[in-house]
Amino acid sequence: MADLPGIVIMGASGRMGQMLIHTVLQSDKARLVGCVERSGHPWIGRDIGEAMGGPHLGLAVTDDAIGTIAQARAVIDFTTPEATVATATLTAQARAVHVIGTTGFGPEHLHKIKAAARHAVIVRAGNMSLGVNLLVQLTRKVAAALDADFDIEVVEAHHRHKVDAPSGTALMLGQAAAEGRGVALSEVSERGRDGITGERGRGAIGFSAIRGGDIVGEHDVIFAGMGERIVLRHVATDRAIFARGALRAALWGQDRKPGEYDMLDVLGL
Ligand SMILES: NC(=O)C1=CN([C@@H]2O[C@H](COP(=O)(O)OP(=O)(O)OC[C@H]3O[C@@H](n4cnc5c(N)ncnc54)[C@H](OP(=O)(O)O)[C@@H]3O)[C@@H](O)[C@H]2O)C=CC1
Ligand SMILES: O=C(O)C1=N[C@H](C(=O)O)C[C@H](O)C1
Repeated sequence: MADLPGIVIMGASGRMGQMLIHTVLQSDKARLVGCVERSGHPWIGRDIGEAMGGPHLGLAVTDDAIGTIAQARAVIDFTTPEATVATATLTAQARAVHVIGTTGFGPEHLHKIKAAARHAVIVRAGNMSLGVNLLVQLTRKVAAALDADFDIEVVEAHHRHKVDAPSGTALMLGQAAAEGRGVALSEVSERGRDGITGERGRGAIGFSAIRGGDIVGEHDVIFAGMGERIVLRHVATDRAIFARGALRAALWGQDRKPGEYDMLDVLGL
């Protein structure tokens, strides 16, 4: 047991944080060595099992990210862009694998993550599920097979608490579609249509976001032509799919060379 890779979960009280803790506890390939929350969080100092409404586990939630990460072989991080960038510096110093599920990054965050990946293994993906990563590859293939007579639209739906749009997954799918078509996403992306928008641009890749209730995550890539339409769809009904992927990434990352990887690398897709 003691020689299993020790995993630290950042954002331990979050929707994904709690799911990740359950996933690591159930695994016979890894052990939970730390649960980190932001300073001032009401869970700090509490036993993580009891805080989650279950039995005592003998592991207290801490805001000591430096001390906790120093004991870890991998850190799984589904938090916020700012928190993730700060953690990337610590994981690079500790030479721990950093699995990043956080979404909503701007270019300035991505630049810092890239710098950290010079020293440590980082696996970053806007979606850690097997199904979505397969959908990414299918999207690339279909986009490569069709020309701009087929309009590409990415439609996503998430729960009411989600703070970023388009979702990280929608951006992955849009990126794959752009690559399949041999264009730069930044040049063809159409977002946030409202009012008199004018006609859709030929070759545009459009994004739309729905927010409501407890929707875990749904993504459609629509290829709309004249007289026919192809729809590639993924529906997530359980956050466990993301947690399982993240743990798989943490284990895969052990003994790899420093660099920034994604779930396609992990899954060999
Ligand atoms: N890649 C993937 O497969 C998936 C990605 N995600 C992404 O993961 C992220 C989190 O989602 P979700 O769990 O729903 O969000 P939550 O808001 O439920 O969880 C985020 C947690 O991070 C905590 N946090 C904030 N700052 C820090 C810090 N400095 N140190 C430690 N913890 C901190 C928050 O605490 P507090 O609330 O007190 O601020 C909160 O508990 C989002 O970006 C989401 O898009 C989600 C699902 C799948
Ligand atoms: O915030 C979420 O919940 C999710 N976020 C990820 C995203 O932005 O795509 C992955 C998943 O869809 C759930």
